[in-house]
Amino acid sequence: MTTCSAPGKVYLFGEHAVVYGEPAVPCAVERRARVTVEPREDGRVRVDAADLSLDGFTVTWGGSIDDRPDIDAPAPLVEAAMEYIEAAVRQAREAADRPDAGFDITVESAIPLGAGLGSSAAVVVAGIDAATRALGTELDPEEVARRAYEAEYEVQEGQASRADTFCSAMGGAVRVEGDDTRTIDAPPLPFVVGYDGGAGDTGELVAGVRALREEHAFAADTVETVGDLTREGERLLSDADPEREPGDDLLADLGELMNFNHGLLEALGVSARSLDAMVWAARDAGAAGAKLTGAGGGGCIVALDPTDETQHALGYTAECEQSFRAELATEGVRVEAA
Ligand SMILES: Nc1ncnc2c1ncn2[C@@H]1O[C@H](COP(=O)(O)OP(=O)(O)OP(=O)(O)O)[C@@H](O)[C@H]1O
Ligand SMILES: C[C@@](O)(CCO)CC(=O)[O-]
Ligand SMILES: [Mg+2]
Repeated sequence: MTTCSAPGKVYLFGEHAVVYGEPAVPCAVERRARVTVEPREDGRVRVDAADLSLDGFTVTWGGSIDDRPDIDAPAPLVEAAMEYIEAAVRQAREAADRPDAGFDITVESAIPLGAGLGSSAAVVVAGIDAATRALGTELDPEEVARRAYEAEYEVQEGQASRADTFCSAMGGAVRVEGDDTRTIDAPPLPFVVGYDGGAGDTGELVAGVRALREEHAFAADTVETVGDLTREGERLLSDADPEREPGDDLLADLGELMNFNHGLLEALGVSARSLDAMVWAARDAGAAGAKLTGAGGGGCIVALDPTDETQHALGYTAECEQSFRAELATEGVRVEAA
């Protein structure tokens, strides 16, 4: 039996624009998905995702990955959930050169679904690492990231960047620009997350931005401007001492860029009333800056605030269901038990 975990992430800068080749800086945060895998002899796959936002489900399906699972639980969500696990299983079988391997898989995750914190990437990254190790094959985290990207790309029908999966596999702050993926040194940033209890449809939101960009030159310019502010943010981070808590000046400069980034995402049509309300609650509480994170449409915002004020204010904001401090996860995918 092998258990691996991988962190979720917040975007400091650059979601959506990263899909069109602009740079983005996601940061892994200490909320993890844990996947436990036990190989089975009969080639079948059994998935137990007890704490998925639905009531939890268990499905078993046949040795051939082409067999659809036989279940009668709420179809669309379970169907969607199975797609990521199936894609991870496919990658693990290929990496270990064991096309007929079967598995018992248990997913436990503290990352809300579809909320911009990268639950899909964390589940796929932890799943690939655990399943390959359970078969006696050890992949390095870069290879796990590469395979996890292939899995996300497949499930999201080509609408995926390498950002979420690379960040989850490597941990810490990373920068992704097209196929160029690297880890960067960043100081421990005081992230606060606000969650509206909802979710956005990543595919639909990405398609909306794509359409706007094709229709209007100014929308294409907006996407490029997100790239410009991300590069500016990277310069700020590279000048900072990664060993020290960031000072007020650095937080103010990063926060200003986050605010700008949120405004541009709003212009691109991917914010929501609840996300804007949480962003403003954070700013009013004295956060250095705040923006939506991930695909948008609903889900989470991220703010920078070393004090408790933002989390406290979000706690009293009607649109916010949950707020929490999210520490930078310096470790990416890791083995929890083997
Ligand atoms: N605990 C879990 N168990 C099984 N599948 C999960 C779990 N958590 C997430 N998933 C899968 O990930 C999907 C959500 O991925 P999606 O990309 O829409 O959102 P996200 O990754 O949470 O947010 P974003 O991509 O905007 O950061 C779920 O529909 C499900 O398929
Ligand atoms: C919206 C997007 O940029 C981030 C979703 O977390 C999509 C992607 O990069 O795959
Ligand atoms: Mg995702």
